[in-house]
Amino acid sequence: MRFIETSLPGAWVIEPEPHYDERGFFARTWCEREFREHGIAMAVRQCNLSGNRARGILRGLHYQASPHAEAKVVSCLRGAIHDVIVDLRPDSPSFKRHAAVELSPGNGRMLYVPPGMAHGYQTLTDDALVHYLMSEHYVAEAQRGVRWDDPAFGIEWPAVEARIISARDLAYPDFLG
Ligand SMILES: Cc1cn([C@H]2C[C@H](O)[C@@H](COP(=O)(O)OP(=O)(O)O[C@H]3O[C@H](C)C(=O)[C@H](O)[C@H]3O)O2)c(=O)[nH]c1=O
Repeated sequence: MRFIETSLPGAWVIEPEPHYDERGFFARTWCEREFREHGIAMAVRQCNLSGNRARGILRGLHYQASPHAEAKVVSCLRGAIHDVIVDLRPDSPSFKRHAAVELSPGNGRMLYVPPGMAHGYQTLTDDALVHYLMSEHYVAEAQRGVRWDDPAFGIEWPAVEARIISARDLAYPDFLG
């Protein structure tokens, strides 16, 4: 796998290196040792799938509060998403800055989101299927979020005729951190 650090220290784009033959391909998508060699100490405790029926669905931006802060490895198994992370680590040189990457089976990219960053995405196609490796167990009471259009972050999302956003995600207050 190839590791490319994003503009946010500690967040990485990871590109599998497929082995092709006449049948198709085989690619490694997770390796504790290779991640550790890039300074990413992560155990995988849960995996999730998120199915999105339409283009323009925007989920997030979410994170779990301490002591349940989690790392994620996000990939798109069908369709395509515009994936966004926001650095909410107060001591980080990239505090409140964001990074975006398109994930799709076409580019095979994965995004490593370290603890302390909020994560969200907007689907670019119908039927986008998103997979997550999670470093911590889901704790409903620790769920937190920031709003997709919060002026503190200035995130520019892909233009779309209509966005589908949950009431909860629309209701997050302005970030005052
Ligand atoms: C996240 C999660 C949710 N759930 C249950 C809770 C709800 O009954 C249902 C849907 O959850 P939610 O509306 O929080 O799903 P999303 O809005 O897609 O949230 C996710 O979207 C953003 C983009 C993320 O990065 C997180 O992985 C995650 O927060 O699944 C679970 O049982 N386990 C889980 O780990």
